[in-house]
Parts: sequence; structure tokens; C-alpha cells
Amino acid sequence: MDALGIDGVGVSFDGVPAVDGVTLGVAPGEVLGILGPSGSGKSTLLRAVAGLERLGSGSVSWHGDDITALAVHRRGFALMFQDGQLFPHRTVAQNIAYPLRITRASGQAERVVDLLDLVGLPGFGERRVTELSGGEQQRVALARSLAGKPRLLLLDEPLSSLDRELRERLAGDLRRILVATGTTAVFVTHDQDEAFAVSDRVAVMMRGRLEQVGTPAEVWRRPVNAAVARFLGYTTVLDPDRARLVVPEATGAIALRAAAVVVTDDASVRGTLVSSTPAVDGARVRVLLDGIGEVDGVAGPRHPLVVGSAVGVRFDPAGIAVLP
Ligand SMILES: Nc1ncnc2c1ncn2[C@@H]1O[C@H](COP(=O)(O)OP(=O)(O)OP(=O)(O)O)[C@@H](O)[C@H]1O
Repeated sequence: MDALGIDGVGVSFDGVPAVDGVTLGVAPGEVLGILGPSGSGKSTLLRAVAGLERLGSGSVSWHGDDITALAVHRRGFALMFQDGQLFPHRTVAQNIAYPLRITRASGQAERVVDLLDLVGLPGFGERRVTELSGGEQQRVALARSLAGKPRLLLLDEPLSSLDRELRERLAGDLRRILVATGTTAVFVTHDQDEAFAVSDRVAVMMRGRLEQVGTPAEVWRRPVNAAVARFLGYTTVLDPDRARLVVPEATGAIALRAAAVVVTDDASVRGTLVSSTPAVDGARVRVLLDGIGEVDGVAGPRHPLVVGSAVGVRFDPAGIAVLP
């Protein structure tokens, strides 16, 4: 049975739906990522699960028990936000021990040491949080969220305030920590890479509705529609007639990543270069292909690219998704 049950949940603000009939389950120990563009209702859904938003419709359950009317602090869930909201005038250890102090847990000092080890900050206990980097602060916030052994951890864009390199590293650490502690978690992000790096399953939301749920590989390989495909970074969607010029056995539409359209000499499809923008490993291009139309693509550093000149392309199957 699912640990968390979200059943037909709707939340509206001034009559405008922000979350519209979402049904979703989270298994014990599972990390579910909610992925969607800005304003798609991700945070509102998370807040509804936490008990911070009044539901217009539907219910939230925990192991089958309806908790829709249960007060926030009685749910046993922990919340972590983009800025970890640490107490600035307390030490790292005092911040982490905060949930333990409320519950008067014994063995606090040992627990703090264990949590600091877990988040990769051994020996940081006596530091002031104002002396930490952004990434270190988010690790402390994560340790604090885990301190009370919540039955469910709700994370709202926990890595968004960090720069890209650090975010990628912490995404891997976050997954490792959630798995190691067996924590059931729901994680909100607008960043596809982050969602795929952290989650067991990804739920894609658009305009308040749940569009697709699946493992990262399923969602990536088989987006349910063109809107989801575009959001995931597929730059071109071809209707079935044009799709067959790229994938002869295609029966439906296909979506292409720019990296799937490669300018090359021994090309199967010919076209004209429309534009070219330098990139680290060559160029991002736009090519008008015979019978297909304009598509985004890539070119290696070797190719002299003159706008208006004839070019050929090959298609890389790894960057092509077949739409249902
Ligand atoms: N307290 C509120 N009052 C009125 N409208 C709200 C409120 N909270 C959210 N909304 C609206 O509900 C919609 C969904 O917002 P929400 O914050 O859930 O989206 P999101 O997907 O989390 O976006 P982001 O990634 O930008 O945080 C938006 O149109 C937003 O303006």
C-alpha cells in the first residue's frame, strides 16, 4: 500500500484552480519528484500535502487513513524550502538539534554528530550558520529536516538557490541521503536534471494538472504529449508524416532533442543552414530540412558554418522520443 495518498486534490485561489484534480500515490521509502514549469501548481500541491492549504476537493491520506483535516504539526511530516530557514544566531549543532529539543529526545549530541556525518559536514557542529556557504547551509537544513525522523519529508526547490555545479553535486548527495535513511520524500523542482537525479519516479505537472508519472527513464523516453516533451527539453515535435522521414517505422509523432540532429558530411537528409550560435563543443544550429522543416541541431567544431549554405544531417536515436 502507498504511504502517501493524494486523491483528486484540488486547490483554488479566488476561484482560479492552482491544483486541479491530482491523484498520486507515494510508496514507503520512495522519492517522488514533482516537476513542472513555474506556476504549474507544484508548491501548492506540496503545501496541500503538508496541511498548509485548504483543499477545495479531494483528500490526502497516510497509509490509508484520511488526514485531510489533521493539523499541520500532527502529521509528522517535515518541510524543507529553497532557503533552509536556519536560525542565523545559533550554531550548526543547535539548528540541527532544534526538532529534537522540542521532542526532548535523549542522545541528542550523538544524533547531531551522526546527522553531520550523513550530510558530509563532520566537525561543523560549533560553526555559526552565517559562516557557511549556501551549499553547506542547505546540508544543515537537510540534517535538521531529518533530525526528527519525519514519516514524510517534503522538499520545495531545496537546491534552487545554489549555482549549477553545486546543485548537480548536491542532487546526487540528496538522493544518497534519502535512500540511506529510507526516507519517504516528495521533492518539488522546475529543473529536469535535478528531478531525474533525485527521484525514483517523476510526476510532471502543467497548469495545475498531473500530465504524467513514471520513472525518469520512462518519462524521458516516452513523454505523453508534445507539451511535456518540450518542457523536458525536446526542441522539435514532428507530426507523423514528417516523423517517418526521420524514423521510417514511426507510427505517431516524434520529439527531437537538438543533440539528435547532427550536422555531418555523410548525411542522410539534406537542408540549408538557417542560423548558427557558437557553443563550447561546436555550435547550436537551426537547419531547414527538405520535407521536414526547420529543426534545432548541433554541429561539431570541424564544420565551417555559413548561414544559407547546404548542409546534411544525421539523426541520433538517443535523442529521439516517440510520442503515443
Ligand atoms: N497564496 C496564493 N494566492 C493566490 N494565488 C496563488 C497563491 N499561491 C499560489 N498561487 C497561484 O497558484 C498558481 C500555482 O502556484 P505554485 O506556487 O503552486 O506554482 P509552482 O509550480 O510551485 O511555481 P514556482 O515553480 O514558480 O514556484 C500560480 O498561478 C500562483 O500564482
